Parts: sequence; structure tokens; C-alpha cells
Amino acid sequence: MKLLSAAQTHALDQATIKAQNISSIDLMERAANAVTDWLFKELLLDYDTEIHVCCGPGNNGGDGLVVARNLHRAGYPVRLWLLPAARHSADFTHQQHQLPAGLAVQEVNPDKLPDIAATAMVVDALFGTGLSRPLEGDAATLVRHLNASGATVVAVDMPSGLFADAPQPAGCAVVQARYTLSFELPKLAFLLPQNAGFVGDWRLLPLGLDAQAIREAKTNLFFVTADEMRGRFPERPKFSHKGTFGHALLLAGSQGKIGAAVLATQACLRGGVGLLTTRVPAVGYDILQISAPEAMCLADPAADFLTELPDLAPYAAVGIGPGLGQQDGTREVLRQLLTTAEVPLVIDADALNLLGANPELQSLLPPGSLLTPHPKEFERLVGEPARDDYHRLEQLRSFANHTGCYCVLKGAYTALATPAGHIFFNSTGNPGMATGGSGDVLTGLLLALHADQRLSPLDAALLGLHAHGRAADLALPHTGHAGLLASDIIRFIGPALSELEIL
Ligand SMILES: NC(=O)C1=CN([C@@H]2O[C@H](COP(=O)(O)OP(=O)(O)OC[C@H]3O[C@@H](n4cnc5c(N)ncnc54)[C@H](O)[C@@H]3O)[C@@H](O)[C@H]2O)[C@H](O)CC1
Ligand SMILES: [K+]
Repeated sequence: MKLLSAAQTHALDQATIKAQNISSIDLMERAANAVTDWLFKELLLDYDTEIHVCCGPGNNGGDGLVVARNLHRAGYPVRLWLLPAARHSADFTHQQHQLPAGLAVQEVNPDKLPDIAATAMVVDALFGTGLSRPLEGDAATLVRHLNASGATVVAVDMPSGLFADAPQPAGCAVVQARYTLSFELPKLAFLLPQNAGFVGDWRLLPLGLDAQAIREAKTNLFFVTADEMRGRFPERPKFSHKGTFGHALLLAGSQGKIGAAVLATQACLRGGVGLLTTRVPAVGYDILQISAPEAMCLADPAADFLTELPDLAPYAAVGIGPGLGQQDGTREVLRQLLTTAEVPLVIDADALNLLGANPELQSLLPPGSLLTPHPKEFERLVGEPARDDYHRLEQLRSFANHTGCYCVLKGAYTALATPAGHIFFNSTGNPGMATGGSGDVLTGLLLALHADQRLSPLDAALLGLHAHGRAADLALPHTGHAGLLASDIIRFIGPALSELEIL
């Protein structure tokens, strides 16, 4: 699913109007009717709900006028508020003339703002993708008033005051929506943590936009849906054998953090690896052999952390990082791995911290490696804090580009940046995954998929991210958010991958 800019969305509207030989009013009615249907279906409005519809001067406001008309005709007591404006869009004016006589329309008076109960519902149709600058004056006053009311706000297309695809100064007046109802394709703003308080839960409503124009739209930002991932995990041929799915090596664990090595090992096994060898310091040998008998275990001569890199010849992919620690001896193992590996690498956790603490190691990264930092590890990697989530995305794209690596930035919508400059946002997962070991599980799963010779590095990464979050989503009904453990994610990796085998 493509992420398009505000300008591209407008162009898509025009292309749709032309291709389908409809008017912009038709498209507006289509959008507003989809919003109204959602309100009826999802919010189950009852007739004594206090409903306010606030409209701005453009087509976002035009959508709002149609929604108000629909609600009024359905018998709801709608209060319609118009933001004072010097001029209005043609479609807004057209819709204004369509308002039924019985529907009271009031202009917002900044000195006497609408009286809105905390139990009310507000439809925010003030501004959408036409926002060209942060809100000021009456618009900002009204937005702050809506936020202070405590009412349930449903934003049309965008929470008013938020840009669809670009940062804005902190402290701007932006609607804090409970729901944002957008059309057909998500906006980048929906996927960034800093906007979560404004966007709320977002939904995409079908608008029947021109498929050809969507196909032709150029972007390097993508939102990966389950439908797009189905069928991309190859089924297992009947005559498979362990070698078909690769022999992986996992370098992990240190004194007190052997559990990370266990979780990554078990996740790699559940991810379908053919054979797995896990290398841990001696302290972890018995633990690994007992907790993951399906994996072979190589003990490092040192007791508490890794000091020697084993011969890499047998392995189709190597993972390094979970629970590794950052000892000097381990740093030298990482250096040797980076300079000698000739197979895909998955680099996580303390191996990333070692790269951050020793930037000269980054120049040794073999192109095509996959790095999986969370934001703090990423900041250490690039050596400077991001100004905001948009800047962090640019840092991510630049890092992937100049290292030639794939880089995953873990978060609510985990982002994968590719050496070619594309960024893919993952759509699965839930807040229960913010728990110790969740990243170790991802590393093990990604290692398994990178050992599978049938998968490209991009597919292995996308499948791993999708299945990791999906496994956590499958576990959720059994565990709840707070009760979700990393080992619960492991339990559902198999079912999550199975869903991706079939179209
Ligand atoms: N395919 C679709 O997504 C469709 C979306 N629709 C709706 O159309 C709006 C976009 O409408 P547009 O007229 O371009 O702009 P807005 O209504 O968002 O903005 C109104 C108007 O306000 C002025 N303005 C901009 N910034 C400010 C500001 N800071 N303060 C005051 N005024 C400002 C500017 O002149 C804007 O034009 C989209 O969001 C959808 O809701 C279509 O209805 C159907 C297809
Ligand atoms: K809006």
C-alpha cells in the first residue's frame, strides 16, 4: 500500500474524477457518505448523543457539511458550526446550499465558543490535506477548545492542524482525535509515534480512487498489509530436507543474559531454519542444550562472553547480538565477523551498540546486512539524536543508503529502510510487544528467514517483521497486553508464517 503526499492525494482525486467521469462533488459525497456509514456502524450513535460538526472553509469542511446533512436526515440532533473564513472552496459553497432548512448552522464566535459536553461527539471537518501552515487565530482557539472539552472527536481525513506528511513546530494547535477516518491510503503522519496523540485510532475508508493512478504514483514509502504478504512465504516442497532451509549460526549470550540467546534460538527454530548452531560463552552451554535441544550448541572457550568466532563455512546466514554484552573480546569477534562473513548477517542489540561505540566498525558492514535497532540503539548507531520522527526517518534512509544495508527501526509501526531508499512500514503487532526479549525473538526469526535461500533479503525482512507482529497479535487473546511474553510470540510464529504461505 503506497503512502502518498498531500499533493499526490489531490492529484489522485483529479485523476479519479477524470477517469470515472464524475465531479469533485461526487467524490466528496462518496467520502462523506463513507464517514457517515462508519459513524453509524462503529459508534452506534443513539439519538440523544450530542453531536457537533465543525467545518472549515475547504473541501474538508465540505465533507463535514455532507456528514451533517446525512446525520440530520437520519434524525440526529446535529449542531453545525462553521469556522469564519474570508473565502470558501467552490465545493464547500455548493454543499452549503444543499443544507436542509431544518439544520441549524452557526458561525463559530471566538468570544462565545460552542458549548460542548464531555459526553458529546464532535466531527472535526475543519482542515484536512489542504493545511498549508500551522493553525492560528480563531481556528487554533476552536481546536484547543475542542480538545479541552473532553468530547469524543472523530477527525475527517486528518486531525485538523496536523500536516499529512511533514513535521511542524511543537505546540501547534492540533485536534486530539479519538478516531481519524481517512480515505483509501494511509498518510505518513498516521505512522509516527509523535502524532499518536492527535491521530488516535485511524481507519481507512474505501473511496474507489483510480487504481491506475495509484499504480502510477511514485513514492518510496509503503505500508505493508497482510494481503500484500500472503503468498510470499514459499510453501515447503514435499521432498524437503534440512539443508533446503539453511544452516544458521547465532552468536549470542553473556553472563546473566543467556535468556536472550535462548529466545533467539527458539525463535529461529520456530522460524523454520533447517539447522541451527548457537554459539554462547561456556556459562550458557548447558542452558542452551536443555532449553533448545533442536539446536546444536558451540561453547566459546571463555566463560562469560564470546571471544572467538567459529569457522563460518557451514552457515548460510549468521545472527549476532542478543544478550551479547559489549566486552572488548566480543567486539573483536564482531570485527572478525564483519571482515570475513560471506553470507547474510542479522545484527541486533549489543552488536549494534558495539557498532555505535566503535564507528570504524560500521565501514566493515557487508552490504545487504540487516540491522534491527530500536530508536535508542539507532541513535547510538548514527551518533546524533533525531529532531523528530520525520528526521529519524531521513536518518534511517540515509544510513541504509550509505551503508548499503537494510535497517529496521523498531516501534509501533516498525520501519524497514532499504539500500535503494525505500521505507516499508509494518502493519502488525501490538503494545504487548514492548517487553524484554521481544527483539531477541525478532532476531531469531529474521535469522531463520535469511538462511532460507529461496528468499531475497527484502522478502526475508518483510516476512520476518510481519510474522513477528502477527504472532504477537495471535498470542494477545491468550495473554492480554501486560501478560504477553517474548516466549508467547515464539509460540505463534509458526501459525503466523503459515498464514503467509497461502495466497
Ligand atoms: N481523495 C480524498 O482524500 C478526498 C478528500 N476530500 C477532502 O478534501 C480535503 C482537502 O480539501 P482542501 O480544500 O484541499 O483543503 P482543506 O479543506 O484541508 O483546507 C481548507 C483550506 O484552508 C486554508 N488553510 C490552509 N491552512 C490553513 C491555516 N493554517 N489556517 C487557516 N486556513 C488554512 C486553505 O485555503 C485550504 O484550502 C481532504 O482533507 C478531504 O477531507 C474530498 O472531499 C474528496 C476526496
Ligand atoms: K479534519
